[in-house]
Amino acid sequence: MKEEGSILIVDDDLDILTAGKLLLKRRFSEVTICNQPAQIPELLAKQSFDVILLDMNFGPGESSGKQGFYWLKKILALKPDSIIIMITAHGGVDVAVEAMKLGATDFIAKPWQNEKVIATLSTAIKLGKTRSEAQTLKQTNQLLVQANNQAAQQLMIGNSPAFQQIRSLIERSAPTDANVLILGENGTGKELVARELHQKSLRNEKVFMSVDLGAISETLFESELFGHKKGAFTGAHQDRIGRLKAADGGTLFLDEIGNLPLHLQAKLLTVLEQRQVIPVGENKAQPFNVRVICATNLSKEQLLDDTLFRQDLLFRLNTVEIHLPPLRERIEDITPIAKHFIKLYQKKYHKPELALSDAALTALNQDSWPGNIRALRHAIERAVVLAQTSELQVADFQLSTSGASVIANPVQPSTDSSQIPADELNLEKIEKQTISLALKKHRYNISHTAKELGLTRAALYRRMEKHGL
Ligand SMILES: Nc1ncnc2c1ncn2[C@@H]1O[C@H](COP(=O)(O)OP(=O)(O)OP(=O)(O)O)[C@@H](O)[C@H]1O
Repeated sequence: MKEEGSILIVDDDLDILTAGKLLLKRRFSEVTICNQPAQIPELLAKQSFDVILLDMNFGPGESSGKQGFYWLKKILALKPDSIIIMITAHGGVDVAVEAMKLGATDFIAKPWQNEKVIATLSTAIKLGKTRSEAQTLKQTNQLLVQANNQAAQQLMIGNSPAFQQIRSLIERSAPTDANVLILGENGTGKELVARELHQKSLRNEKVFMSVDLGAISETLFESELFGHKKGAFTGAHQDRIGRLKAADGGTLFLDEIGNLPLHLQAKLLTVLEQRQVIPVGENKAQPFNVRVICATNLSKEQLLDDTLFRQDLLFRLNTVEIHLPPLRERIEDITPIAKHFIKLYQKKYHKPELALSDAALTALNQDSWPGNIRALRHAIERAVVLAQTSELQVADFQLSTSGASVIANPVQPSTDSSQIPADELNLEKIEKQTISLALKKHRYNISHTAKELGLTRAALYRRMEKHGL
């Protein structure tokens, strides 16, 4: 069967062209011949060739290779990705080497051996296909990164003095490559701020790679972050690129950095200092270039406790620190955020124009929002979905009126099953109650709550969304 591939042979010797065409036609799907190099530009404009076989010398007595060099450069200027194989006279190896320095892929010496020509062309066609696949993958990757960055882009709402300061910090630090540490309770918008920093940075065409350190098991930490080689451990069925390397050129967002055990903090510090990773099972280091943004819900006091967090790592990460205050400390932001989400969900659920009653607005402003903006968002979504009139009322929101006391005195849930009322055996309700109690117990710390409930953070978020918590 013929191999798929279009070949152009350029030579002034008609015998060579005829012999070449006869030989190659039997093995490759398309062969074009040309004895006038001046026709090359026209041919290239009409058709694309997988491989071009180009003679070094045109005209009787020519042996300097000058014309070959001229046409080699010309073809590469017209089609930079061309795969060109030079045809050289016997003993013209020096000239051929020179041609390869200028961009030729390989050379064939005359008189040629048929099998060798076919093997060389076959390899060259494969090389061309791999190159164009790599090019397509690169372009697809770029488009995906852009699409992903755009899809994840959300409006950052807020006008309180505290939030204005945050915006100003973002504006000033985003275009620099400085490492940023974002501190704040769960749901205060740490990831949103990290994405905003990326969007406003010089790396915004590249990937924003988020790694939830609260969700990566200790055993998988190195393989996830640094990558691994096939066979490095049971289950490593193929080479895998680590997230640090995958984020090359872009931004690496390390979420829940405070959950990383001390010995893994040491490993992370080493790779961030050296700016290179050694994949598991590999012995060669791979350099990477990322801007690091971290987030944690630990307080500054906790971070300064060296039994919890390595101080040398902290200093590497907190060139700029952004503190996101809890929503209860920037009450001015509640109304604009609530109105923003009402509009957003009204559209999403095809609801008619919805307003907030004065009483509902007051209640939203008075709630302590222990789950912060995420909880406000869920409360609004639920209210919009269930709305029966054009004005949302207090009852439409499931507000934790005891929110303030929850923060001061976290509820200690009992594991005693007798706490569940005997008439309350609806699994859905029990699940909601349990999650709600666990959230309160852990002061809305998602990682700790998820751990206690035996769920992943993502699974907990899904359930919180389902129950409007
Ligand atoms: N300023 C804001 N304007 C509008 N929406 C916001 C704002 N801040 C946060 N949100 C929304 O609140 C939700 C939680 O935000 P985000 O995930 O960034 O919080 P987080 O602090 O990273 O949470 P966690 O600590 O649980 O990971 C998201 O849906 C986000 O869009």
